[in-house]
Amino acid sequence: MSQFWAFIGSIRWQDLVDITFNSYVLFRLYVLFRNTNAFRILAGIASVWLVQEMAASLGLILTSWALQAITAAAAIIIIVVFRNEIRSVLQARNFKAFFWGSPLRETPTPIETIVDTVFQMGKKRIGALIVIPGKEDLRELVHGGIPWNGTVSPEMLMSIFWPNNPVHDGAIVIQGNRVVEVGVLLPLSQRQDLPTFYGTRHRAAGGLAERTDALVIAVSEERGRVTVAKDNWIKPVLQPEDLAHLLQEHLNISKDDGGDKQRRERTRLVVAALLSFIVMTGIWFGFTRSRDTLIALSVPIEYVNRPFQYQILETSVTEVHLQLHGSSALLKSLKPEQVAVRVSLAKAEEGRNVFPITQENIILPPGVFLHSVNPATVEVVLDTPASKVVPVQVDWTGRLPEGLILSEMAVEPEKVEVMGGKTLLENIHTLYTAPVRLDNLSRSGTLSAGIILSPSSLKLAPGTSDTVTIRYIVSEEQ
Ligand SMILES: Nc1ncnc2c1ncn2[C@@H]1O[C@H](COP(=O)(O)OP(=O)(O)OP(=O)(O)O)[C@@H](O)[C@H]1O
Repeated sequence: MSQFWAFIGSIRWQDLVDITFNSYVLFRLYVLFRNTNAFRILAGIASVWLVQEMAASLGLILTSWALQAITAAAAIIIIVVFRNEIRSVLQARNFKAFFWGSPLRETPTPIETIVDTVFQMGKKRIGALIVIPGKEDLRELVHGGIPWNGTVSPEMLMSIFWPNNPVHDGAIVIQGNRVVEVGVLLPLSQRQDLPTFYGTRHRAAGGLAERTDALVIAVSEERGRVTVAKDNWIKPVLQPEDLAHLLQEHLNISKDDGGDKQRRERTRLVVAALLSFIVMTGIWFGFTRSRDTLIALSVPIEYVNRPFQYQILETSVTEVHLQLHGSSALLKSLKPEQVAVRVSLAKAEEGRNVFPITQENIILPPGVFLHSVNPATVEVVLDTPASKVVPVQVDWTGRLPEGLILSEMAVEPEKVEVMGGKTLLENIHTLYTAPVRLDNLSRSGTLSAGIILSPSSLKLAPGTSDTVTIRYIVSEEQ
């Protein structure tokens, strides 16, 4: 029991925010994508992934390997195959509907109004073409539409298709209870078997229905007949009830739905919200509470807040070795750039400074903890930048061949300007060249040798060559 309370006590407020936020995101994705094919396939992929994890934990090498490959390929396939569906879900909503909109509040298409008006238009010989989209995006197939944002009403529909109205040509698109576009051009059907009395209006209805899951109603101006096109069929509809039935089927509504549907819908959403919470809590546990693991990592030390008048002359180490612990799932996904060791030089003084490296200097992602750090301190030598002109001396080694002496020697340039920390430069009086062997010299001549800068924090002034020319005269011993 005490273990349970200890566990409850170890949950931080950040963890609760984490789980709640991600559960909400998952729930919103469900709300946006449910009823689409993409969602069904996604649910399928999630199940395959779950089985794959189980297979892996049971040690079924071949099964888990094959399922892993299927999951990876399926993720790409879903994006490519359902790109239109995904795009229409994402584009058809404004910011609020995306994050907040309740599907219970989505206004249904007023079937009765549409049916009555369409048959009235038929009687009055007003030609019309009405598109009621399904789940697919129509954008790539329809063109030239004018955005419209009117609530569907008999008057609105009648006036759009009124022969003298500038937008009466073309089709309208009804989404929910709104006319969203007018004057839309639809692709024409290329079928040869359509009755000859079908003109372009009916061919346009059939053309869009063939290519998408939309339902299209055409009202003939000449005959006053109402025709419906859906999938690969196009047929006249004589009775308003038949049209109402076709629309209900298309919009997935059953006649006696009403309040019952709302209730079912609400239950479905509550279950989805609960499931999202359970799934996210499960994933959170998997991530944060799986086997505690220890890893070692070498991380370079970053020095921050250096007082501008100082430069770093020397540091005892450039990186520290960290041992970190946390859940194996978290450590597996840990990237080196998520870990940093920072030492602040804000309070450092000129000369040698020793800084302890503690928890406060080490930046770790949430859920990863410090076990140990080595070394536990770092020494930093700071100095003020300065420059000094010093002579260069040749570092002769070995001996001249028997009977020869070095009678004259000159170094060019004789002096160079060297830059470095002020205190360091106080102890530098001469710079030496790299060793030059005497054994090889038998006659007078010139040679060049590099200047040795030690310690390495010393630098030559800009424009100064890092080699000198040595002129020497070798003569015989008298
Ligand atoms: N590709 C199209 N997309 C949308 N609307 C179209 C398209 N082609 C024609 N129309 C509409 O159909 C009207 C012309 O209908 P047309 O008489 O050619 O066809 P119909 O099938 O014989 O119809 P009706 O029986 O009403 O005469 C155009 O004025 C226009 O409003």
